[in-house]
Amino acid sequence: MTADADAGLDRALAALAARRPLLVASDYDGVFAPLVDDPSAAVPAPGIAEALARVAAAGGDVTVALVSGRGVEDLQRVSGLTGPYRWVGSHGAEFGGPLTGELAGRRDALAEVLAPLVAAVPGARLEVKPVSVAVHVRQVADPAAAAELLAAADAAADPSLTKKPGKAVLELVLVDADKGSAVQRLREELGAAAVVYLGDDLTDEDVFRLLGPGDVGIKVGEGPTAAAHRVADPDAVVGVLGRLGDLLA
Ligand SMILES: O=P(O)(O)OC[C@H]1O[C@H](O[C@H]2O[C@H](CO)[C@@H](O)[C@H](O)[C@H]2O)[C@H](O)[C@@H](O)[C@@H]1O
Repeated sequence: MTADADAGLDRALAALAARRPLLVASDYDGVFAPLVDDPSAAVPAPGIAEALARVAAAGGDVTVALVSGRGVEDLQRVSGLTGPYRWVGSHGAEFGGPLTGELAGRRDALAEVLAPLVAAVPGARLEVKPVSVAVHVRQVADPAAAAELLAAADAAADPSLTKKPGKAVLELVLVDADKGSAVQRLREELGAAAVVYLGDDLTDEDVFRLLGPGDVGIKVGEGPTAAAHRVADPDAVVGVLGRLGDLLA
């Protein structure tokens, strides 16, 4: 972290770094990778891969986990990150390995309903994921058209679906999973004495709300949050991971 970084965050990280087992978990898009128009082009900011590897190298009782709304396969391919990490995808629905294909039929039927709505709005994009379909409006130039499309997608969704609004996206998920439950599950599985979590979006608030004293929640970017700390962007995240790596070394 730079000299002008949040002194409270530095103190919190120093206290957390002494505790074991330790879980270091993070969201991907907007945290490790700057947000870009094309989801398949969201690569980590320079320095993320090295800083993350150094944190993971601290030892067996320090676990690094990526907790993403993306499917795990997509996350691994797009990020290019490799290492002894736990991979949690699809907002927690993919926890211990790939999902079976049994929900694929329902997902594809949902994508078929949404496809014509998306095709009618220039710049809109449909993303079909393991157990969800996402309607992206980041490249829709007209804000009113973007809002109308998201409302139409919302209205077209079966009430049994879980709706996850995010940054310029509405995701319709076939299973009831959230990142908060996934991080709790990891915490219990590892017997973690403390958790640090970094996130930038609404879905990350499910994690921040469940953190306790001694844990460290770090919101990346602007917007309301339950996290106790905040940094500006993925470049600042490199600094946070670097500082944690120093403290753990
Ligand atoms: O939980 P995350 O790892 O943050 O994933 C959340 C969603 O990220 C992706 O969409 C977001 O990032 C895109 C690339 O920067 C951006 O174009 C889009 O506007 C953002 O919403 C991803 O495409 C989704 O599947 C994830 O759920």
